[in-house]
Amino acid sequence: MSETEFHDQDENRAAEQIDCVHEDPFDFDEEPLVSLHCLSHTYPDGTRSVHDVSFAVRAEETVGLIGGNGAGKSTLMEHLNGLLDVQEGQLRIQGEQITEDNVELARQEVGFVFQDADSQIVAPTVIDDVMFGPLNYGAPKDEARERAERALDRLDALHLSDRVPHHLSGGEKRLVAIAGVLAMDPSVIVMDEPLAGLDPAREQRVRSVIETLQAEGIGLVIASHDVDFAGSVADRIVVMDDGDIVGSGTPDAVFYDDTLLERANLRPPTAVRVARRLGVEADRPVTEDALVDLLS
Ligand SMILES: Nc1ncnc2c1ncn2[C@@H]1O[C@H](COP(=O)(O)OP(=O)(O)OP(=O)(O)O)[C@@H](O)[C@H]1O
Repeated sequence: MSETEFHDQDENRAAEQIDCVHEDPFDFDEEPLVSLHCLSHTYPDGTRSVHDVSFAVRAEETVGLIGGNGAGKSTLMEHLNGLLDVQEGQLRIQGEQITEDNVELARQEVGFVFQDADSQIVAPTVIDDVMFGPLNYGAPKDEARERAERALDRLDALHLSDRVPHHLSGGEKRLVAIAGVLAMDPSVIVMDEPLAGLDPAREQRVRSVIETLQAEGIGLVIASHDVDFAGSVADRIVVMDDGDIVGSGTPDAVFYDDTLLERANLRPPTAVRVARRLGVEADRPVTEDALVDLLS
């Protein structure tokens, strides 16, 4: 199917969804870093998990991907770096269509941080684990070590280098998983529930890592059930339900759209609910800080 036909489909779909916020993800001047058109994905057991999805990430933007259990967030994200093949549709990275011949481009340019950090651990020590990606892509050992040390240092985690990854705390494992991705120098990083299971201090650590990555201009896709977190970190929110993207837009547009949130079985962030109770929703605060600024 041609790009134009895909765009026509987007337009048709947008027309069906006039009750919800819905940006065309391709209606921007610049070429996205990553774009995915996925007409459907069916798992081997016959479960059809996403259908007719168009998704894009642009340079320097953070996309918050939200939706209830089984909405299709992980399936969509696993397409972005070629973990799952696009069965019907296409994945483009920096304008280049990904096929089985160049899927390595997707793996290098789009890093994936899994919710379960244990599933990403492959080596007996942290430094070996973080070096694994660069070595696997042909970097000489010295360069791989240098990249791994630099990545751990950026996360203030260099002191973990000689530790056994499986013995680390959940928060430390997540930092190591992020370091493994950073060592590959990707232009986009996809994170599945990056705060899940973390105590407040580790949560703050990962939040500040995300801010660092944003400041460095890395494109981010962050899936989370935590709408407060998604609203505080994302430039754009994409809402999924039952394998479809059912709406997208800026956090204030999405989180004040009750029809959209109800459809996806989501509640608005705390700041939105409090702003409504206080009668100050006209200014559309989405975060605690925005609400406090409004009231002070
Ligand atoms: N390996 C698999 N085999 C069969 N079905 C699967 C597989 N992985 C996911 N699914 C199904 O695909 C659908 C979408 O699942 P997915 O994990 O993408 O949703 P999600 O939005 O990430 O959910 P959650 O928030 O619960 O993690 C669900 O119906 C799920 O049961």
